[in-house]
Amino acid sequence: MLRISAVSKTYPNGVRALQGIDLTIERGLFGLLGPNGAGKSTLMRILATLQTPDAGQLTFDGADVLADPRGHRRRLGYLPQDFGVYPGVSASELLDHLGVLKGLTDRRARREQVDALLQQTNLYAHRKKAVSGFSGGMRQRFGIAQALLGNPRMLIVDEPTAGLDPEERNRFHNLLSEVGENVVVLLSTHIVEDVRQLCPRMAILSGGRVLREGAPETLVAELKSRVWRRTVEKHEVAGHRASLNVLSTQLSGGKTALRVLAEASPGPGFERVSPDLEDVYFSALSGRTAS
Ligand SMILES: Nc1ncnc2c1ncn2[C@@H]1O[C@H](COP(=O)(O)OP(=O)(O)OP(=O)(O)O)[C@@H](O)[C@H]1O
Repeated sequence: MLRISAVSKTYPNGVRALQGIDLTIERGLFGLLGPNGAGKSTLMRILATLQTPDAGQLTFDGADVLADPRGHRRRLGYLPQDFGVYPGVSASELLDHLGVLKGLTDRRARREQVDALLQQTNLYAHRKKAVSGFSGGMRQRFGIAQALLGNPRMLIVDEPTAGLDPEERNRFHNLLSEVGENVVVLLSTHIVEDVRQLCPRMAILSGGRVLREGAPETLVAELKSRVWRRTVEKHEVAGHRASLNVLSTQLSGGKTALRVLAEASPGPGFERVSPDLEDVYFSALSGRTAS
């Protein structure tokens, strides 16, 4: 279990990227959802011991992460947002090399693990090809393979599905959820759908703070009976925005579908709809949370 207590980070330019983060994260997939600039990458880098917080504590399975970052790194796999690879080096060679860097000194055991990871990530048939020539989806799966070297107990993946086509994304999701059966997986993303499909637990982060936390279905249930929908002409949107808690707007056949948060019907033409995780996300971001 990962416990994050009162973690804060201010950059030298004065940006308060994290302001007192408290989270407890168990085995399985945990989704960290937030817009660009929310502080997700800062938190991921702190958890990967690549940055230190100004204040706060981190423990993983009872061990103090900040007091023993090297020990933590041995238990950790990390797929950063920008994952660079050496040009021209094959998947199998690169994974072997990264295994050496990870401290897997026994050559035979390392080879076995490299092969097993290439199988698990469906890259075995491509093991002799250069990773630099891989498609986006293959590269991300390779990223998971390298993150799993050394059998980590915690995996951090930072915005892994950005830029993947639907099929690659689906394949990547299946891989992540398989991995999540055994280890703590922290998935940082701004894609609500990723969290909805994969994560039994989640938190919404914005402005360096946790706005909401819990099981997606519980957070959705909190908005029950309070989300309303109406299709309006485009020129009417601004007026509705000024008078109602508009969660989101979506174009539909040239018109605009509004989703509004309200205790009772906001007016004629509105129908009550089932809330979804996007409603939770937008209501959290706009500060119009349940209560
Ligand atoms: N090295 C840095 N120096 C100064 N400010 C930084 C630095 N890194 C991040 N920031 C700022 O800290 C805030 C949080 O950034 P962070 O990258 O953690 O957010 P994020 O949620 O991961 O967003 P993104 O999805 O865009 O990466 C932003 O305002 C960002 O501009």
